[in-house]
Amino acid sequence: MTTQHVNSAAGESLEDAITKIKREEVVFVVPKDSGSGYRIYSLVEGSTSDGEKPLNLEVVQCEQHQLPEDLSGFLLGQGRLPPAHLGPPREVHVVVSTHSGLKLAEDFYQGVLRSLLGAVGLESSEIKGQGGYQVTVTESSDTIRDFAQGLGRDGYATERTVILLSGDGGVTDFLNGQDRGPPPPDNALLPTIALLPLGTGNALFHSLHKPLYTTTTTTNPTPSPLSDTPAYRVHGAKRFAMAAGELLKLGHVYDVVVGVRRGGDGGGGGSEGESGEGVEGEGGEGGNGFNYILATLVSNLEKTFAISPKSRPLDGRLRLVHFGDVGGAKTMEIMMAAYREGEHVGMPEVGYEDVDEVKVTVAEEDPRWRKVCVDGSIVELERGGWVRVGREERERVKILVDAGVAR
Ligand SMILES: Nc1ncnc2c1ncn2[C@@H]1O[C@H](COP(=O)(O)OP(=O)(O)OP(=O)(O)O)[C@@H](O)[C@H]1O
Repeated sequence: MTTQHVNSAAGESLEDAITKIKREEVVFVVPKDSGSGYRIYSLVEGSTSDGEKPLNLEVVQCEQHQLPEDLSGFLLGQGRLPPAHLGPPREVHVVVSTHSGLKLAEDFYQGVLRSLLGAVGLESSEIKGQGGYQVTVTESSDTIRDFAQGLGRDGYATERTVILLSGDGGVTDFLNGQDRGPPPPDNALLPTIALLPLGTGNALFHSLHKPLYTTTTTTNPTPSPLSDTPAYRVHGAKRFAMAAGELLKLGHVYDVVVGVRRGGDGGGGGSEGESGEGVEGEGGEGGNGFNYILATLVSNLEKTFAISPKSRPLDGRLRLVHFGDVGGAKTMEIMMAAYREGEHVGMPEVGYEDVDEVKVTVAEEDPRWRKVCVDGSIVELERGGWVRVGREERERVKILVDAGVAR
């Protein structure tokens, strides 16, 4: 990934260069340092096959009168750079998760983000409080956790923006790290995470920004994430389809008991998480067999995989999606329907409901069926062990979203 100044392309007039810029690829327009004229930044997608760089930042410079009307909306405030969420007195951090997704985060930082931040007047700096931003590049699976823990140790008296180049795992690491430090006091200035989706599924990013995507249905849908291991990770987004395909072939019916606490269950669910009510796996002989159970706060596990279509960005509602022993072919049908804007939730085999808390107790003997996926990490339960998912009311972080999401 690179930054290219394209005006000087041989034989091309400036007008041609400006006309050729795809409007959906424009990042922003900033005034030139000299104060006269503009720089237009756009992020151009290449093909990922044949080794071509997937994203390149292109910069076209023009004079004041040459900026087309339809690009003036991209102009960042003159005299107000950097923007408030990136400028002093805020402390700005960039965290580069090198192992996320197809391992492009470091290249993206070097070839794209550094230039974009530079364009709004921000340079990296080794020392806190000297302006600019500090960069943390992950060296292990502990780096993001340690980083977040460190921020907590430093206290919550400074406003911070953390630009996180990662998938969902990076966000989970951040929250877990924060959890290891002292809890934020009531008057805490909570950090703001600006998530740049460099992971594989990027469920949080895509779910938060779903209102901005035009409605498209994939013509070649693939099955959904049911499992995740390093062996599959090398395959990038395709790993979901591969893992799901493997599981579908086996058509395993999980021997579990699912208890839920719903709004108004009162003390029945209890803080100890004893279930208020059981959920039965439709189609299961004894009612406790499940092919699939998922608790989610987000609508999409991938950009086009709408597992919980009623979930809205930041609505804070926990939803349960489940189905019983329906067999491999029906499971595949359900998963395909999820790729059609979440149509699966209208199928009679599929349970879909709002819950406050879910507890899954696993009776399986074989450890391979006692694995649960928690925000992308695979956790193996003991026999008879359980996992409980609930919502926490306390705020931990803020997350930056496009203004269009809140409209
Ligand atoms: N250098 C590293 N060595 C070992 N682990 C790392 C390193 N850098 C990052 N990690 C870990 O790798 C994991 C990457 O997960 P992340 O969710 O960001 O990507 P992903 O799984 O590809 O995306 P998604 O969860 O959106 O599908 C994180 O938990 C992170 O802590």
